[in-house]
Amino acid sequence: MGNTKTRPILITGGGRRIGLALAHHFLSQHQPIIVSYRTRYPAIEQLTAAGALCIQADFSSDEGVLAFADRVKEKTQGLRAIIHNAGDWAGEKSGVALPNVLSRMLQIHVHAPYLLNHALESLLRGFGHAASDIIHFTDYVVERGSDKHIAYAASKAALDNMTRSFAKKLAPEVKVNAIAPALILFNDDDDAEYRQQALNKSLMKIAPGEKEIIDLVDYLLTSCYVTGRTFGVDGGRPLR
Ligand SMILES: NC(=O)C1=CN([C@@H]2O[C@H](COP(=O)(O)OP(=O)(O)OC[C@H]3O[C@@H](n4cnc5c(N)ncnc54)[C@H](OP(=O)(O)O)[C@@H]3O)[C@@H](O)[C@H]2O)C=CC1
Ligand SMILES: Nc1nc2c(c(=O)[nH]1)N=C([C@H](O)[C@@H](O)CO)CN2
Repeated sequence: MGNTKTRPILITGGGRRIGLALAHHFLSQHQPIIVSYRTRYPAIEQLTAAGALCIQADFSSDEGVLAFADRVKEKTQGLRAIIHNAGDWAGEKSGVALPNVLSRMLQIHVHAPYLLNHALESLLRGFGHAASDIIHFTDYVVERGSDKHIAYAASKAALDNMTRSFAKKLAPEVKVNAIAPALILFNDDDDAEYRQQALNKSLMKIAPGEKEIIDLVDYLLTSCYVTGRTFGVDGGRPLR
């Protein structure tokens, strides 16, 4: 599996919520991390103080994605893993131009992982069998579609497909897998009615929080065999 403690794990969108929880988790294990952030939340100062290398990056353009990749290559000779956490949940709403929604969803969920995986491939190779990982964060809606987040679901479906393509391209040195969550965390502006409706959509009827994702990430990083697969973290929602 290679020496997993010296090579940093790269987490995109590590300034809040799931990405931030992952960052703190790895820091607590004395696992070096590199975090991309767009907005400089106070949490970024805390991560920096705790030893994380935090790099500002806006993935809304290919130039921004590639500039970030260059910064990463300046800072490290190798990566233990890339966790493509950065994402944007935009729906088709009246008054929002459809071309903008579609391009924004494709940019963050397809352009950014596609370009970063290619640009950083050399940092993942050369450390032995199954020594490195890529993890894509997709979504349960890849399976079923979404009538209110059509572009979002399509972009996550493309990311899901790239999981298998990159698994074929990078094996056996690099494993590539996807995590497809349904409701994990509410947003602060979710009202009580939305929250109840959302909870009722799954069998387990909870919003489990970041640990559900962290535990699966840990499993995937320890495997020497699992690649090209998508893991639903969805509370049985497909069975409702
Ligand atoms: N939370 C949930 O219940 C679910 C989450 N997921 C997926 O899990 C992942 C994490 O979810 P969650 O923590 O809720 O995500 P959030 O929406 O809370 O945070 C997403 C992160 O991505 C960053 N980001 C978004 N767009 C860009 C961009 N153009 N350039 C750079 N960074 C960007 C954000 O930066 P900034 O803060 O500066 O905007 C933010 O740090 C996402 O991929 C999401 O799609 C899937 C299903 C359910
Ligand atoms: N980038 C984000 N993607 C998603 C979020 C989010 O908050 N940020 N939230 C969801 C919902 O929880 C959805 O799964 C509820 O059915 C989906 N994606």
